Amino acid sequence: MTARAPEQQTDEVVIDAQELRRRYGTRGRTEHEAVRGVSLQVRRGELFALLGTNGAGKTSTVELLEGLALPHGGQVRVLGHDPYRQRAQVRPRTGMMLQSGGFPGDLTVAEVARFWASCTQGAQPVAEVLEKVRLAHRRNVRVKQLSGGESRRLDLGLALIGRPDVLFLDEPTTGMDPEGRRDTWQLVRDLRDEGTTVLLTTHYLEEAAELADRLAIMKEGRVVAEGTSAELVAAHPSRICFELPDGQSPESVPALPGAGQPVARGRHVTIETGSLQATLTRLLAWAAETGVALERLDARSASLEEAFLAVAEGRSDAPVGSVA
Ligand SMILES: Nc1ncnc2c1ncn2[C@@H]1O[C@H](COP(=O)(O)OP(=O)(O)OP(=O)(O)O)[C@@H](O)[C@H]1O
Repeated sequence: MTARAPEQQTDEVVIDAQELRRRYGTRGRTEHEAVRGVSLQVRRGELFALLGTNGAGKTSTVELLEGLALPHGGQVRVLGHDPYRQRAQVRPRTGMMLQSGGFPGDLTVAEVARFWASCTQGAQPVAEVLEKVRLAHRRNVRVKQLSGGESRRLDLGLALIGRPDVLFLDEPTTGMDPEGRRDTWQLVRDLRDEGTTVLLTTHYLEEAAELADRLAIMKEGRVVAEGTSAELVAAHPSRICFELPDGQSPESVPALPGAGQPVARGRHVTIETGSLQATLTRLLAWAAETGVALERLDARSASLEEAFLAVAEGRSDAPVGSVA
């Protein structure tokens, strides 16, 4: 997990969404409200991740932030402007990586990049961008012959071409191999460290934990948890597991500070605790005093995955923070 104090990050709110709503279908039973009052703020130079299960409303929300659709309720400002109605002010300063790029497959990588650069104000040299996304050696390959991961890298390169102040990345590493994913993470970190504000959606919790300064979890069209990765995880208990020797009763384990009741399944004992260090210290002291060997001892804090699953399954009162 990366913690950081970025020099480029400021208090200026660059993406400001208030009570956004979006409906699909307009009549009777076909109507579906995919975004139900989403508010979020992202500061300049911040990397914000939007998580959620399939259909939670991430893409629908990001499209509102990108100005690709008009909200049915609420308002959004990007760089101080309405991205839908004031597109001319916002679009040149934003980069978008959509879930599918949609370029004609018979064009080569370099042709697509040159075409996109020709439509973009202040475009970076195409060769530099292809180098950044590790596609320089594939410049003469037709787009339809690229692998899934290479296509995503091309989409990312196109999103970067205009040196955007704000970058929207919708599932940027889907289909990439582990090396491609790591390279992309580094590229995104570099951009953020140069002062680019990044909002990304992802299904990879490791990606969110690695990259995001703050994140929000969506469920059924709403933000149900928001904060740093550490804040979201802190709302969930740590876990200590071990096996007792044959003949040793789980009832012999003393009450431990900060911990709930031990749960025993045969010799295997699990203890959940809100104070991992204090609980573990007392447990180890008891084991030393009594000479009990705690086999297969394992102690760990909750992971972002556990926090996510608890929120997604409605088992959690996770924090919904704010930018203030
Ligand atoms: N064009 C559309 N017409 C009707 N319903 C739609 C449309 N696009 C999305 N939806 C519905 O809106 C809800 C939210 O979809 P959305 O794609 O925003 O979710 P998501 O969180 O991005 O999902 P995923 O992780 O699967 O990409 C879903 O129930 C989806 O079926």
